[in-house]
Amino acid sequence: MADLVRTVPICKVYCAASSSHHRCSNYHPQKVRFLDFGPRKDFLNLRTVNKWECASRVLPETQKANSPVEEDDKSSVSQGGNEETGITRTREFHKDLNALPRPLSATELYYSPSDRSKVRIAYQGVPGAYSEAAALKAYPECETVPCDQFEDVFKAVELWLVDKAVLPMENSVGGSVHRNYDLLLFHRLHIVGEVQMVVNHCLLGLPGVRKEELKSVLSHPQALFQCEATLNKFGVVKLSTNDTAGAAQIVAAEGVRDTGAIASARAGEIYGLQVLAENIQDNADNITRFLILAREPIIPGTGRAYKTSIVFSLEEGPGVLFKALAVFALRDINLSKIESRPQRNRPLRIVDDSNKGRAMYFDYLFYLDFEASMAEPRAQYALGHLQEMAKFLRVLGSYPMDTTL
Ligand SMILES: O=C(O)C(=O)C[C@]1(C(=O)O)C=C[C@@H](O)C=C1
Repeated sequence: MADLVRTVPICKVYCAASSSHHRCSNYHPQKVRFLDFGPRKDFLNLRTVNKWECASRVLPETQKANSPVEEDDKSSVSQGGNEETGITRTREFHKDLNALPRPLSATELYYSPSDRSKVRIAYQGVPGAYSEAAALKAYPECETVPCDQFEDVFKAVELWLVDKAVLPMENSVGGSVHRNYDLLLFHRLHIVGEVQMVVNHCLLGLPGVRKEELKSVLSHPQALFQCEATLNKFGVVKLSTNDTAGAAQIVAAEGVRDTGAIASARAGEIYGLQVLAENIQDNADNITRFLILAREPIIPGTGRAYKTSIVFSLEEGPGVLFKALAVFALRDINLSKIESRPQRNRPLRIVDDSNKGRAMYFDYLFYLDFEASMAEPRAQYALGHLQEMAKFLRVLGSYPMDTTL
């Protein structure tokens, strides 16, 4: 059974008519075209995945039936170019990929871990993704565990397969990653840290390719958005993928000479791509903020700068948000972020007033970050005060601020 070979499902690449949307999940279906590059056979061999998931692991029957792929079948390697180096490099790359960890998907999260000597941190994407770099910034000695989807990252922690998760929450150009705000509420994990990181994007291509030859560029929607002006100058078609490193992986695996990827220099190294241009983001200061999540909260202190993140909802009425925010202003507590998200379980509030007609409002959840530790009395009083007017209030975590930028 250990020899079982598994196929990653057909790789779908989204062709976005507009790159102003931030995440795949935010894409309007009509604006998205699916391109099919054929089956990916990159992270294939179960023997080569992380130590802990291997030994007794057996794929469910349904998965086996759906994935009858032989290890040596290289027919999926598209020979899109001519006899140039790209193709050879792509084949070498296939060999190397077997040595990389394969992303976990939801159905595979139920296998139990064994040997655990290091802090294990789950992230969405494949090796070389910025989220992996963020995990390594926070925990340089950690073992990083790639996951298919954001939801899988949460589940990996909840199921004790990993110790922590790292998730991108917002970018200085692209704004908030709404999906992760929603998932913070649906799952019961605690924020235990934050990581701010300058994201320097590289344009990557097959070895020997010149950037003038590129007709299209693959990347994560956020990365495409962050490089929009530069890409418009190049006049390339923008195609979106699940993560930046995944884009590099596809370009290398498919061997398409006229398609580039936007990803980190490290992703270029991992997948054997050449850096055609560096720092191609439109704003030099392109910063992404990540959060670290764990099953248990940390006990906050006061010896350094702390942030606390909360989520709350309010009754309808004039000035309610103003009053809610005043509880912090009154205590001289600085707010660093506010985000509102619709309440999915009760999206509309209907006010029936025969004189004024029937008004309908969206009902919102407010996510707020403030600069104080829950160990400080002023933060405790502020939350006590907020609780008096909030319909719902939850502390998502009180954690040290990343002041390293
Ligand atoms: O695709 C990656 O490499 C990621 O880690 C995701 C992500 C994001 O979701 O914002 C992280 C940082 C960059 O802003 C671009 C993409």
